[in-house]
Amino acid sequence: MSILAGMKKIWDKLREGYLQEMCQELGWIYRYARRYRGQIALYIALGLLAAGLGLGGSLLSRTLTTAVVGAHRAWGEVAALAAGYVLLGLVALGLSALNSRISTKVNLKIQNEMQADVFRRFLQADWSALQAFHSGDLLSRVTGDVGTVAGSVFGLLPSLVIRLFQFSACLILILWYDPVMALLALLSAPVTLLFSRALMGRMREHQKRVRGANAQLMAFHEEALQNMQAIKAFDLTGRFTAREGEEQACWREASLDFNRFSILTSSLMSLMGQAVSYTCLAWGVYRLWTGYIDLALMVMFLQLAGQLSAGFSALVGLVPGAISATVAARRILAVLDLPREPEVAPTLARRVERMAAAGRGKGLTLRLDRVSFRYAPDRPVLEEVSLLARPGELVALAGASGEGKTTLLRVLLGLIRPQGGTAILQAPGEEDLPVSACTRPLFAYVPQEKAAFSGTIAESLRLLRPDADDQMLEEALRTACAYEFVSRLPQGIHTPLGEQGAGLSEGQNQRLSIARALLRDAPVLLLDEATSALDAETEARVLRNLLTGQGGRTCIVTSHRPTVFAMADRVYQIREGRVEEGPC
Ligand SMILES: Nc1ncnc2c1ncn2[C@@H]1O[C@H](COP(=O)(O)OP(=O)(O)OP(=O)(O)O)[C@@H](O)[C@H]1O
Repeated sequence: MSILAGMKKIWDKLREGYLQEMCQELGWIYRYARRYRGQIALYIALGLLAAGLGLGGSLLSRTLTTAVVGAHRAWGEVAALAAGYVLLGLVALGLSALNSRISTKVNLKIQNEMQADVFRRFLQADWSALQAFHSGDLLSRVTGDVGTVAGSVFGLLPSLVIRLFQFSACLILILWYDPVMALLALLSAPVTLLFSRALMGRMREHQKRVRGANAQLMAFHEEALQNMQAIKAFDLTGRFTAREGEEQACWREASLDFNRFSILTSSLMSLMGQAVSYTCLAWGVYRLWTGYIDLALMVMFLQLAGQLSAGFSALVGLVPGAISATVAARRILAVLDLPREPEVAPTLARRVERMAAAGRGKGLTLRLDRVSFRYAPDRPVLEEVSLLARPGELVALAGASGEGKTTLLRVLLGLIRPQGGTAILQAPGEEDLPVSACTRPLFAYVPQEKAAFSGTIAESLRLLRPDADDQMLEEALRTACAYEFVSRLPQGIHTPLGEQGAGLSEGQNQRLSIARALLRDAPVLLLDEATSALDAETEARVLRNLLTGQGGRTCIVTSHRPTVFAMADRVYQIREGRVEEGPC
């Protein structure tokens, strides 16, 4: 076997498993850095220059020592050399400051770009796939992990180039003056390589654990802040304080385990660096003692040995950074690899537009034929469900809690894909259009849970129709029976709302959500228990307005209230996955 083939085999072996993963992750990180190759090249060039100045300083130290201890001492020359020595140090300092500025600027840009890509992918990801993640965990990925990865762009490859140059240039200089000393300095390399593979694997596991525990802590905090009212109402302050302590202990333990491991490995590596440095020093002293080198060369060796050891430590120090960045990159990639919702093909977009035009002011026919859906293979939720909603009709979905009403609306919105059956939209003169994520523009939806965004009432309403004028907002508010209370607010539609609609009652928030949905002017309106917080009289008024107000539409509502069923053209009762038409 040739040497090349042997080396390739060793390389392939090294790249197996997590090293292969790390290569992929590093490749992904550097795809972001490519755009900034100019700045990165400048950073490397300045870094190399600073390292070169450091070496120049070592050479100068020899000349300076000779000038001081030599036979013909010239103070003028000594002062000039000393000034040159100080100047080199100052220039190196300036270069390092410049590099810090360049790397911070580029890091921030890369962080923004990465964050925007990850956030965009959250928005484009398949809804069911995204459900597997806690929102706190997603938050930790888009903030903490992205920050770590972006910060590593300069900390890895460019630093590796600079440190390798510093280390090898130092070694070459020593080799030039004393090959034995260079050989001694290299003694640690095979031991380091041998150790590094095993250590890196364990370090990666530690990093995964720390990041996982951190994400869990963030998820806990996020959930607690979202539910502050319930925590206080149920007097759970003590319980939540204790749970926070448990989560923190988990994170602290993972961090301390990692820290112990890091200290152990870095001490081992530093010990190796020190051993190299002392061996070189001992060798130098021996050479000085035996008269092979003079004091000036010894001073230079001391400087070079110091730089060599610093270079070695810096090279070794890149490993934890690389592991931390690649583990964070893996966590981000897990989100980026989530299945995406299908893109809307231009022909389909045109069909949806035509369907929207056909249904405007009238509504569309919605026909479900033997639709089946299950979240988990062994738990059917909808079984061969068939239903019909015609333009201008109010269709009610009834059923006990947990029977599948919201699930049915998710099918209509294309958030989940049924495993069987068909759901189609129809309009006279238009080809039947199967319901999917692409047909969402044909629906306006008011969810069961609060979906309020902070900003003023007007801003919140205009989310679905940015070009709506105040008159249109007023009309939508009147239809949703919200105008009365909004007009009584001191700032009217310009009243700012707090987080999750704070400042308004549950029923007021529901009416604002309905008004917002109306502004979308979609032919089909889906209300998921959207009037549950209203009194029966206001609920009836809202529903009547929806049916008789300007812009006819198809309305599908889920409810538990007989008053709603009494107003509906048709009621479908969901029971044990099956749907029956008729009175409840
Ligand atoms: N994201 C999900 N993943 C897995 N199972 C789910 C999910 N959402 C709902 N389910 C399950 O599907 C079933 C139907 O839930 P769904 O929310 O559709 O009921 P519902 O009739 O709207 O209930 P309610 O009247 O209480 O709002 C329930 O058994 C529920 O546990």
